[in-house]
Amino acid sequence: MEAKIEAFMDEIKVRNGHEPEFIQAVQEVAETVIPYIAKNEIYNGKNILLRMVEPERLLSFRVAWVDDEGEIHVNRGYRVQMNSAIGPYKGGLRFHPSVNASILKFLAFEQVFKNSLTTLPMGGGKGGSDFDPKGKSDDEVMRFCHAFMTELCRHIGPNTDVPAGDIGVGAREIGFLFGMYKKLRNEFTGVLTGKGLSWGGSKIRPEATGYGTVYFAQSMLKTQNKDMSGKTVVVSGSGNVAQFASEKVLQLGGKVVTLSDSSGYIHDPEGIDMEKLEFVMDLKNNRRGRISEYAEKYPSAKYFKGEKPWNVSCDVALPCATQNELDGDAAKSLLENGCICVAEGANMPSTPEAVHAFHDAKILFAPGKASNAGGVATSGLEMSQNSLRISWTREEVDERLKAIMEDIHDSCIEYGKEEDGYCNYVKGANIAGFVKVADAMLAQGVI
Ligand SMILES: NC(=O)C1=CN([C@@H]2O[C@H](COP(=O)(O)OP(=O)(O)OC[C@H]3O[C@@H](n4cnc5c(N)ncnc54)[C@H](O)[C@@H]3O)[C@@H](O)[C@H]2O)C=CC1
Ligand SMILES: O=C(O)CCC(=O)C(=O)O
Repeated sequence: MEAKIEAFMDEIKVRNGHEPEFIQAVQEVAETVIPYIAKNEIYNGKNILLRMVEPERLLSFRVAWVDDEGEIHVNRGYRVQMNSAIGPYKGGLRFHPSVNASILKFLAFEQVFKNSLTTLPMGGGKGGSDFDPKGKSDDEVMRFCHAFMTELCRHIGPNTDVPAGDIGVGAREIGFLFGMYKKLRNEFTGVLTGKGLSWGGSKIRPEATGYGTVYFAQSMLKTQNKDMSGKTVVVSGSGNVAQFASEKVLQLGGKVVTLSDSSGYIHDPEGIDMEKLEFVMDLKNNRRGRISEYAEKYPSAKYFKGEKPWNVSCDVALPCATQNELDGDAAKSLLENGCICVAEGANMPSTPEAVHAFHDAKILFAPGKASNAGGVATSGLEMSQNSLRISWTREEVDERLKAIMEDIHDSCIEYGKEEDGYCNYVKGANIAGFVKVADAMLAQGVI
């Protein structure tokens, strides 16, 4: 089996040699899915996984825009349309200087499995730009978003491809993007999710990724007759996912003691309560400041410049910032300090070494494609509401979100439980996600 996986990965590396994040994401899937294919006759000899790792379409385009001083800038825009076997392409847009084809292909590939797990009819895609919204005025962000959409609008549509937010793309950017799409296409449709409530958005969408991550962690803890109440929780990031994961932990009686951004982290041993979290939300969403300001405002907290929060002792860790932010040493430190549960809010935040360490220690570990699927699932619910031209209450959406997260947890148990009773959620999520997409691809023939 090892030789089979190696031969497959060799082929992937030849074709995608300069794309380390994409290769990392494919390797993790290959290790669990290739042995499953070997045992299941219907998938044999069909090169299904080889077809799944090749994007159906990869678009790259120039985005030229003018800053407040009148200077012209050029960025690169992308959309990776990875797989549409079970529904229109669906996945976020990321605006960050690190964005390149490798990062977007890894995200789009993960998205295919994640969207399949949600039980909703959504294919997988991802897009974005190397544009950095940090330090830009609202007008500059608007001009960039408008320029980006003048090209993207040709390739998306409510039944074709439905983008949403990701790092650097929140409510403000979705508004600017939607406005330009509507103007150019002369249609008001659910072409983007994460919209404002008065123009087609769904209640709970902003909260959904963070809330869903904590619902998933609750389901994992429940398998050991434990829950979030009284747990000390380390959270990384301080953006959309981190904020609402923290809020849900507080609502469930847990104590959040850290938050971070790309410059460092804050540790508040007294706990980040709702009032302090509201300060962070205003700091990050409106004033667009740095997390270090938290320690200036609250003397109970200390700021650690240039560091990550994984040395802080905790019961539960929720990495909610970005890919590969938690490496093997960080995992070791979490384990030594008593961590029993890790649920990824971000996409692929744990390196392969960290994942192996968690599995060797047999702690509860959920990969992002399972635990952070609540965001895109609620985007799917936004699409349904748009199609029906109705709007569900907060309670209705939250109930559906909870049910979907429980369903995903059940699927992971079904495909991931090992002989000794330990659940390998990585294996469970990969195989459960694969089966639905593979079956659809088989039914649709070689295209
Ligand atoms: N927004 C959503 O609905 C979903 C987001 N995700 C994932 O969650 C993660 C966070 O996304 P959002 O909260 O939406 O973005 P955001 O833009 O609201 O926040 C991103 C956070 O990550 C931090 N960050 C960015 N680069 C970093 C770095 N190099 N080192 C340390 N911190 C860094 C930022 O300071 C910020 O706190 C990403 O991995 C994203 O792909 C996953 C599923 C859905
Ligand atoms: O809501 C969506 O369509 C996208 C969410 C997303 O980008 C993700 O799940 O990583």
